[in-house]
Formats: sequence, structure tokens, C-alpha cells
Amino acid sequence: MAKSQFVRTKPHLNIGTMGHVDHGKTTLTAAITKVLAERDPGVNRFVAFDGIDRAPEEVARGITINISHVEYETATRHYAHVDMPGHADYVKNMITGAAQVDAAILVVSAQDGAMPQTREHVLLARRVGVPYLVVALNKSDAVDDPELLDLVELEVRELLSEYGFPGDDVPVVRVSGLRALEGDPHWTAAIGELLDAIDSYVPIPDRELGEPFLMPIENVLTISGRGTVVTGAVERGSLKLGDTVEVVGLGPTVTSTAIGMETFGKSLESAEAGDNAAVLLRGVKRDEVRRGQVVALPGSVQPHRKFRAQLHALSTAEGGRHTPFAADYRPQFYFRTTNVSGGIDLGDITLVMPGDTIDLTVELEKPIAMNLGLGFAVREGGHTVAAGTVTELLD
Ligand SMILES: Nc1nc2c(ncn2[C@@H]2O[C@H](COP(=O)(O)OP(=O)(O)OP(=O)(O)O)[C@@H](O)[C@H]2O)c(=O)[nH]1
Ligand SMILES: [Mg+2]
Repeated sequence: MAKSQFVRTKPHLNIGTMGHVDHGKTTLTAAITKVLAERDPGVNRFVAFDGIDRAPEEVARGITINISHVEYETATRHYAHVDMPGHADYVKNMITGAAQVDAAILVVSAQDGAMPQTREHVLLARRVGVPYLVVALNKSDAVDDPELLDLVELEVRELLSEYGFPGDDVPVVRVSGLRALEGDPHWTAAIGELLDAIDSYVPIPDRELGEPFLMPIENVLTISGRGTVVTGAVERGSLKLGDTVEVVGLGPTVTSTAIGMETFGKSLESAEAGDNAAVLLRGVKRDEVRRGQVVALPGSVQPHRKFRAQLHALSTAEGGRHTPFAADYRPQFYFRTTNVSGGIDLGDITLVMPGDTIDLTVELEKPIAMNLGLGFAVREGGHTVAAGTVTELLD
């Protein structure tokens, strides 16, 4: 059965919900799809709360992409929305997902105000380069006192400014995901206001279409009778059907040709930066490629193990360590869609205190496809303890 063709009619943006555990990210995501499905049922589909976190489903004889994304359209734009979990595992998703979002909806419960993970996520959004934040002051139905809402709003604006976001200008919209899901007209209109704020505040991103193609691999699938498919969000550049690509990182570089492409179940002639794409690779076996590698224009990116970086050790208040670390430290380094352990050389520095920003040399156990400016996170025991940027390639 032939797939329908993906038609680019509106600019496409990637967006996500982030924020403290239980502040209502998933409820809000469901509410957005509900409000838009009612507004424009021809293009939008309601995704209920329990439909948002489900595992990827296989499409018979087709190519499946990462379905933890929901898709919707406003009057002017097409959005892919990823609902990021609020627990400690968050950062891994942030690096695989939010590093590629064009904006994030910071969900803050009006009942609780900014909490430790709200702070941690704002900091990480800054570090991994999320360019725009819009605040959903959720659970506003549960707060009767408008002065209390003003106070929470002020507190969130200050927090944003503290981490270099324009706290005075960021839209802060009072919403109730729960009441909107229940169909309450006041809170349904509030979701509309939030979407309007996103449409008007977040500019259409400059997609780096002129850059060499690069897509980090999130998943590898086998389509029986057709071959191996890799999925991910295109980071930069574009890829046409029939183009030659290299799969780089973690092991030997593999050369192949893109012989099929899809996005959200529709076939693509060309995958562009910002697209969630599935790419069928000719002649590649299932075990030759894996998550954590990148698909790239041949010769445009090399695997590296050794590099210089600027590193910010999160303060204890930002969710970081309680104690300093020294040169014998061997944590996990999270790049794009994978993590690798590595050792560090601190030069003259003996101890790195929580809150310090330093320059250091890192040597990874396995090579990662790397360019200058690539961001990474450092985690130990399920917690993010530092965020860094590659400043020099040493091998
Ligand atoms: N009163 C009220 N409760 C809400 C609202 N939104 C969510 N809740 C409730 O808050 C709880 C958490 O909601 P979720 O949407 O699961 O929160 P989350 O941020 O996705 O949680 P994690 O993914 O676990 O971090 C649920 O019991 C929701 O029913 C709201 O607007 N008003
Ligand atoms: Mg959730």
C-alpha cells in the first residue's frame, strides 16, 4: 500500500513540555491536543493522557517513527511535541529530545510554585541551548487567590532571569490542563491563549539547512523484506532520497544510501533539519548500526574520544553533587542519544566544587561523532551533576 506524501504547508517546530514532577506536563499535553482537535478536527487528533507515554507501535510494512511525540497544528504552524518526564531520568530525554526542541513549555504548578526540578530544568534548558521558554502556570484552577498567582509568576520570572532567559518578556499563561480536558470553557480558552503565546513569541527557527546533514539515531528497526531503518530528529541540513550517508560513532563508520524516508507515517522526498524522520538504509544489517551513532553527510563529522570542554558542575541547589570531585572521577558522559564513560584531566585544578565552571580534558571509552560546540551532560547514579560544551577536539 502506497504511503501518502508529507506536504510542507506550514512551518514545522519542535516543542516539548518540561518541569517538576507532577506539575501537570502530560495532562497539559493531552489538553492541548483536545482543544486543537475540537478547534480543527480536520487536521488535529485528540491524544488522551494514557496515549501520550506509550511505546512506539509498529506500522505494518512501513517505517515507524518515535511515537512519544504528538503532532498538532495551529492556524499558522505544525508542531511536534515531546512530553518529557519529570523524574530523575529527565536529562537523558532532554539531551535526546530537548536539545533539538525549538522551544519548551515550562510547566509550573501554581499551587507549588517553582520547585528544585523547575530550577534544574531551566538551567539545563540554558545549557543545552533551548532557545525559548513559555511558561504554563498550570493548576491555576486550584488557586483562588489572584495575588498568590501573581507571586508565583514573579518568582518564575526571576528564576528565568537568573539563568539568562528574558524573564520579563517570557509569556506566562495561567492554565488548567485538567479543567480544559474536562471541557470547561474558561480553561479551554486559556489553552488557546497559551498556544497563541507560543505562536507569536517563538520565532520560526533558522534551520541550518545549508549545513551538512546530521541525524542522531534514536532507534533502529528492521522492516522485514526491506532492511534496516534508523529514526531520529534531523539536527541540521537536509537529505534527499538516494543520497549517500555515513553512520558515525561508537564503532567503524558505515557507508550507505538512503533509499526510503518517512515522517509521521507519510513518505518524504527530502528530510530537513527539524523533521522527525525514519530513514531506510540500503544494505545495512541490523547489528551494524545503533542508537548513539549519527547519520551524516560523508566526511562531515568524525568520531572522537579525546576533547577539551567547558564544564559547569551543578550546584547542590541546581540538583548537583553535595561534595567536590577530583581527577580520579569517572562519570557517564551523555551525548545526543547515548552515554559513554570517560576519565578527566583537570590540569592544575585539584577539586571541582558544586557550582564551579572549569575547563578540562575528557577521554571517552568509545568515540562519539563530535563537532565543536556539541553539548553534553554528566551523570552519576541517575542524577545530572554537570553540563558541558566541547571546545577543542584532541584526536
Ligand atoms: N487541579 C489540577 N490538577 C491537575 C492539573 N493538571 C494536572 N493535575 C493533576 O496533577 C497530577 C499530575 O499530573 P501529570 O499530568 O501526570 O503531571 P506530570 O508533570 O506529567 O507528571 P510526571 O510526568 O510524573 O512528572 C495528576 O493527578 C493530575 O490530575 C490542573 O490543571 N489542575
Ligand atoms: Mg508526565
